[in-house]
Amino acid sequence: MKHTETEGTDGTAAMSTNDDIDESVRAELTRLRDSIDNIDAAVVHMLAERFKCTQQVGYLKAAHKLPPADPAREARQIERLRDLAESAKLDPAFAEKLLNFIIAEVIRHHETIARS
Ligand SMILES: O=C(O)C(=O)C[C@]1(C(=O)O)C=C[C@@H](O)C=C1
Repeated sequence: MKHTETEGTDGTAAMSTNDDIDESVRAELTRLRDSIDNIDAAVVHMLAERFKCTQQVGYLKAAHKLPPADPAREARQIERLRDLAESAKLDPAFAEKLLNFIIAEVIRHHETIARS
C-alpha cells in the first residue's frame, strides 16, 4: 500500500490532506468506507429489531409485575457474548461493555413502561 506521508521541508513527516490523496488510496478508502456504512446500517437495523423484542418483554414484565432487570439472565448473556466475541476475535471486554450499554437502555425503557 502506498504511503500518504511525504517529507516536509524540515525533514519531518508531513501528512497529506484529504484533497491530495493518491487515486488508488482514495479508491481503497472509498471501498472500505462503503462496507463500513453497510455494516453500520445492519447494526442499526438489528438494534431496532432487538428493541422491538425488548419492548414486548417490557410490557409483559409490567403486566405481570416482574422487575425490569434480571441480573441472572444478564450474567448468562455476558458469558455467552464474551465466548462469541473470543471466537470472532473481538475484544470480549468490548463486547461486554456494549451489551451492558444496550441492556441499561432496555432497563430504562422497561422502567418507563412500568410507570405508565
Ligand atoms: O430478558 C429480559 O428479562 C429482558 O428484560 C431483556 C434484557 C436484554 O436487553 O437482553 C434486559 C434487561 C434484563 O436485565 C435482561 C435482559
